[in-house]
Amino acid sequence: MAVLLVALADRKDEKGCGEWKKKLTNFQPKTTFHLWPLKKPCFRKKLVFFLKSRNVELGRTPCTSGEETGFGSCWIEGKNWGSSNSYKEDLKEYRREAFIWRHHTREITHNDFIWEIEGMNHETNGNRSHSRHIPNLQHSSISNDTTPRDMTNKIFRGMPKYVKIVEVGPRDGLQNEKNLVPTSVKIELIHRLLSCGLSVVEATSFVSPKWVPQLADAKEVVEAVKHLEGARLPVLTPNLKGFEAAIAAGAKEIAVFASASESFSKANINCTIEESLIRYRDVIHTATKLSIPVRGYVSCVIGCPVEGAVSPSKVAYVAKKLHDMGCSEISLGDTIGIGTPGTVIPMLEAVMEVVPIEKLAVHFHDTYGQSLPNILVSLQMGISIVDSSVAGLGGCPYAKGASGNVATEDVVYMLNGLGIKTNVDLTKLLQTGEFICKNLGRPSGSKVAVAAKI
Ligand SMILES: CC(C)(COP(=O)([O-])OP(=O)([O-])OC[C@H]1O[C@@H](n2cnc3c(N)ncnc32)[C@H](O)[C@@H]1OP(=O)([O-])[O-])[C@@H](O)C(=O)NCCC(=O)NCCSC(=O)C[C@@](C)(O)CC(=O)[O-]
Repeated sequence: MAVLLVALADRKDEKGCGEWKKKLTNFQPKTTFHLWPLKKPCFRKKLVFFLKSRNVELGRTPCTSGEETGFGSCWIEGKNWGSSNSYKEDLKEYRREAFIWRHHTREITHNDFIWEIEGMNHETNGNRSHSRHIPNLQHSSISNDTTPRDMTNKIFRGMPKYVKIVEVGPRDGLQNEKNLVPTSVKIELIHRLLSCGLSVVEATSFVSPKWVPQLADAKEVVEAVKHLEGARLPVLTPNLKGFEAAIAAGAKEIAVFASASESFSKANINCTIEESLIRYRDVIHTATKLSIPVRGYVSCVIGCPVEGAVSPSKVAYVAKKLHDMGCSEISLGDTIGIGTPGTVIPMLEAVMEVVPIEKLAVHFHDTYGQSLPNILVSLQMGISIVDSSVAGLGGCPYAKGASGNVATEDVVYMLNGLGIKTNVDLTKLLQTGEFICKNLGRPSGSKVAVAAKI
């Protein structure tokens, strides 16, 4: 595997840079590394912060230059970078990979590069006055730029440093597919998603095959992936029958799904909200006895395809019931994707009054293209768990007009830009999206995936 080593040095110390280059080459002959002379310590800090925000591990170099350069030398490992040994070539290659919106190359100047690591994605001549300096967020105490920093602090205060992404592609993403997806493709998809660094991948549903024929192979899927090390692979169970089948197949985590809309509850699980809560009490009770964690979904948290607007108090009521019954996490689903920050905020406020914020997840469908702003305000309100689906696959067969989930690629891209960790490798994720889209014979619903291909 190619390893990237980055040595950060002062521009004035050209000789030292050469020394490091030689030592690093000797240390690991097949290593690709980039040597960026960065003059000012604050630039180095920004670069280091930027790289850390892209899930790159930083550590001391295996060699010592004998010279202290602020951040000194850092080595960065675990990315599949280019193999050139030329600084300029490598820098170009790095830029192509790190800033995937860029498809042209030009002569790179020191200022341009710094400008870009501050989160800007447009051409610039070094005029910094419009920048929000997002990567400076965590370093506000060392910056002297008061105006942008104050604004940044106001907007981003309270945002989490790490967001857990719950990948729902194999379940929510595929359940609405008309043509049956081969079981082997579903299994391969789960493997690939896990290898991207996603810690939770919702694998399938143990629902009636008459209601959701696409997931009739739930048993085979779970049996094939249950032994995967360190993987969290919850499955949906609508009743005790489903729960028992899931556990027999080897599932170690489950999810139950209620609705905040009476009409949707009937359409989706053929019972009223109260009846569903009685069913789930039994399921959760049995699961708790077996130490099986249970996630609780609340659907239609903003609106219902039949009833229209759903009141925040109704959502809070169902969320609290599920939480009180023992659900360890409550996912709030805008099933038909009609929410905007204007409706999401009051809904979250109501739920946050009755369920601890650290147990709340948001689950947006992108019907009106509002998912990312909705996620952003959710993060600003302190939410740190986000559901999404690779390639934006998804939709509920019993919610007319429900389109795909927000694409995981787009969520990761935004979080990377905000400097929020996810531990997800975006490049691998894009490849995984390509894999499943090829198998489904359709283009990706991820804007990032489309842009990366142009
Ligand atoms: C809940 C039921 C089963 C009630 O369905 P029902 O017809 O009322 O149930 P029933 O008890 O009368 O049973 C009918 C048949 O289904 C069988 N059955 C009964 N239970 C199971 C089971 N667990 N697994 C397998 N088979 C089952 C049962 O054995 C029987 O078989 P038959 O005797 O006719 O041969 C049905 O309505 C159902 O499966 N619904 C699930 C629909 C679904 O999966 N919808 C998509 C979920 S997405 C969602 O809710 C939103 C979410 C979570 O993604 C968040 C968001 O996006 O906002």
